[in-house]
Amino acid sequence: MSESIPQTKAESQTSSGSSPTAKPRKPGLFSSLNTDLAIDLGTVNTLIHARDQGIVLNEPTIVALNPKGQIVTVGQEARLMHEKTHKDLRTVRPLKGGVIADFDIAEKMMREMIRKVMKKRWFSSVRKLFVTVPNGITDVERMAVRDSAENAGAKEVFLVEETIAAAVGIGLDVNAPYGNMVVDIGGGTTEIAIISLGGTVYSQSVRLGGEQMNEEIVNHIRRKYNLLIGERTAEEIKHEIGSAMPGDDEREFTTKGRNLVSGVPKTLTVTSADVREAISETVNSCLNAITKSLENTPPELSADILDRGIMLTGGGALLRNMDKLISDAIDLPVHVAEDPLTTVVRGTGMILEHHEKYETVLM
Ligand SMILES: Nc1ncnc2c1ncn2[C@@H]1O[C@H](COP(=O)(O)OP(=O)(O)OP(=O)(O)O)[C@@H](O)[C@H]1O
Repeated sequence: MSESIPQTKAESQTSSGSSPTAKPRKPGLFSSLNTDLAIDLGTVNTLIHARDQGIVLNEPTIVALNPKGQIVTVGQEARLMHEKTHKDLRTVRPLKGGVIADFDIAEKMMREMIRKVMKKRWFSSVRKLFVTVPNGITDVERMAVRDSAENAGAKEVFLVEETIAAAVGIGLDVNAPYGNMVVDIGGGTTEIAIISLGGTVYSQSVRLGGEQMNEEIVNHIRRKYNLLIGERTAEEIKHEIGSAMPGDDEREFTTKGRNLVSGVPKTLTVTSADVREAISETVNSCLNAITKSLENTPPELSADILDRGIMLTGGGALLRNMDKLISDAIDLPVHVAEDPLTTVVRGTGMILEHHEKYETVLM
């Protein structure tokens, strides 16, 4: 077993195919007609990889609609409007907990994002569309994703489990006869999988992630300081000063909100300890899910995981000291993937580019 574990924070990137640092290749003569796309349709972020070009779109999963339900804009522009709209404009996030919550809007959003990519690149149609889905998805939810993708204009749709895509994106050999454990902490779900021989041996999916942490921060600041802040502010606080456990880098953040007693705008300074207290429930739930997955791992694969450690990815992997918290709790090495926000789309892109090699991992 000589395969090393590539693409952790500490190691340089070694994989072939599409990498986040690789420059997109120029479209060839015939790529101006059809193309194949891979889409990581996440609760918070949607990323698209185009064949031979790498990542061509990376935008928040959100839509702004007019009163007739027509799309005004999608992605970053819609995100800037969120929580600041008037009666003739509303923003909607069509995914919740990793799955499509509003079928119609998700489809419109996907169509608009694909259109953006196609227009910029002179593609005329999508031949194959590879879409990632969470492990814990039900048959009905799976059909909803497939239908949305077909209605968004794809001729052929392939579904890929998020954790398998993440493993490929990290550079793990998913077809090898040893166990790899991947933990993907996203915006709406935390996905854990033990992968061996091109398949998922055990998986667990909890519908908790970064979005839940944001909500917990809003609630905590309201309860403790009588200050009402918005979801975007809570997310900014989490990114700037959040951590899963105390470390050398304790920080403070001065925020603004509405005082619930006086009703007027106020400023408040919150600390990393405040954020830890707020998000502890979600962090502990993720930790419990990891422990449970280890308890359910067949012994031979447990031995592999002991040697190789756990790969942590998804935006939640960027929460400071999250890797250390997990590693201390389970006494195993935890490696944070290189650029954890793009591992899933990079992996799906590699599955698209080398379809035959990854035939068995498609759902
Ligand atoms: N530096 C950071 N610290 C803490 N959390 C972060 C950081 N950067 C991003 N995140 C969080 O990561 C989450 C988004 O991660 P990601 O893009 O992997 O999720 P997603 O794919 O959209 O969701 P899902 O896979 O659950 O459908 C957001 O909740 C965001 O707040």
